[in-house]
Amino acid sequence: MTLLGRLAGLLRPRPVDPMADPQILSAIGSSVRERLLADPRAQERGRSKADLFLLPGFLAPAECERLIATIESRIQPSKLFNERKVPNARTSSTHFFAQEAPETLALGHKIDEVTGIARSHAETIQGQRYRVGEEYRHHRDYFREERDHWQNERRRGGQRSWTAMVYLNAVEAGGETEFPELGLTVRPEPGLLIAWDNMDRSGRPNRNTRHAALPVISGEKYVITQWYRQEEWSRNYR
Ligand SMILES: O=C(O)CCC(=O)C(=O)O
Ligand SMILES: [Fe+2]
Repeated sequence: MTLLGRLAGLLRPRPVDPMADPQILSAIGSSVRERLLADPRAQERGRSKADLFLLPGFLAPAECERLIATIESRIQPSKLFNERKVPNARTSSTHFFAQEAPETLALGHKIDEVTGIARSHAETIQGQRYRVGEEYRHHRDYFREERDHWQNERRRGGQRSWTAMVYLNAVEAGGETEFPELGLTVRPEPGLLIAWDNMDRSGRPNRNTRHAALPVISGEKYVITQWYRQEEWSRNYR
């Protein structure tokens, strides 16, 4: 797009895209928040700037070990939606869990019990491995409607609402997840779940959810990530 075209686009009020509908996203946000507030395991850490919770001991150590073995069984360099714009933003490796495998279904079900969101809204669960020096630089998990990839993602379930992530091991040094706007740095520990709403209370992208996986300094780091969509997720474009 030309610079002038882009400027004109910025000045024109953007119609609400039904695949990023603030009303629906706000309703998802509050139902998950209510559920977490009622969960005795959940600790609120968003400081009124975001809805973010920690659930220590969500997975048992043995479950974490099993998931690490699965991640190791088939792993490839991580890819980003906008790889050409930010080369090397993410330098980890990724495992895509086999969706119909009993282990994956059990894990998905367990995460859904925390969020209360239907499995049909969940993307494929991913496992990430970071080795020494590997990281995922500051970013936000939601999609920006002005980016090219939105035209694909809006046809695969639309905007991302909540992110749930589980740390599978302790890292000798480094590898924390940092949320600068929330003054929060989370140190990986086996079985710790973190969940946050990428939208604000009005159902619009919450800039305060900016976060990074800091570089691993010593050891390795394994996490699983689960993103939920506003609508039902589909691997193929609709
Ligand atoms: O690994 C982490 O600590 C964060 C990962 C992350 O931000 C992501 O996968 O979107
Ligand atoms: Fe992220």
